[in-house]
Amino acid sequence: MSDVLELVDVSVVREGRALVDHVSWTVKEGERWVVLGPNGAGKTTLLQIAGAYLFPSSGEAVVLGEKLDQVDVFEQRARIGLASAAMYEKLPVGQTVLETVLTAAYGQTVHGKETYEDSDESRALLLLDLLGMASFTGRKFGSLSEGERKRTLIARALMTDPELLLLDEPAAGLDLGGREDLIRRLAALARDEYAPSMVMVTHHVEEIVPGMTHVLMIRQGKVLTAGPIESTLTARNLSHCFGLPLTLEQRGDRWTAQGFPLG
Ligand SMILES: Nc1ncnc2c1ncn2[C@@H]1O[C@H](COP(=O)(O)OP(=O)(O)OP(=O)(O)O)[C@@H](O)[C@H]1O
Repeated sequence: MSDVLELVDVSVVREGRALVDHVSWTVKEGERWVVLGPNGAGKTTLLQIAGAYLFPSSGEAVVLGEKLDQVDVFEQRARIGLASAAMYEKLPVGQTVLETVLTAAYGQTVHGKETYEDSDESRALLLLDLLGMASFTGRKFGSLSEGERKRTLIARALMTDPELLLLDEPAAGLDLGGREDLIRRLAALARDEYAPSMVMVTHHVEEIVPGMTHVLMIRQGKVLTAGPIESTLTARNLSHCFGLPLTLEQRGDRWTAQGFPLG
């Protein structure tokens, strides 16, 4: 298995503070990682490096076999699908859902003069269907609910058939039904043998998609632990990561965590 992502002693320093602090982490082809950590831990910063949107201040970052400081980042980004709140802010609200997904085929955010191939449109429609958005293709992107928007962004991230899919809090802000629907769809994707390697950032173990293989826990920019989910996702590690005593329960392929009752 080749490495999809290799970070060696990577730090990101801003205003004298390490947002990511000497992180070493390897994601191999076919692995599906969950990144867990409290607010401000550095999860999004880590994902921005993986997506070739941010250079480390020190250390070495190799994404899809290319050193980040020696590669055309635009070509590199076309090989990576990223669904994040930051991506949402770049997309015009007046475009249709179909256009929003289609523009990703050419690395654009705005539907311009370019003509799209029929095969691009078929793929966009297929992905929207996969994410449960088939009946929304003509709707304005800006009129979507949060859950519909998230599903559109994931369809968009998959448009270029990426080798690496990065999901930054895909279930944040969704209601219970929306969360469960999204998890079901992502679990189907994770089971697909042709699916890309995945990294998913979340705050909640309840959002871990069945089929995820590994977990990385980060706190104050430092990796606390990283490894196979079955041995790494423990109450002890989770308590350490979030800084309070937690119980953790696994039921089938889903997880729940709770603080200890008071008194
Ligand atoms: N450009 C910047 N300059 C200074 N500090 C920054 C900058 N960007 C992010 N930070 C800080 O870096 C820390 C890590 O941010 P990051 O967004 O990576 O955390 P996170 O784990 O994704 O947090 P959350 O769960 O709240 O989304 C935060 O304390 C944030 O305020």
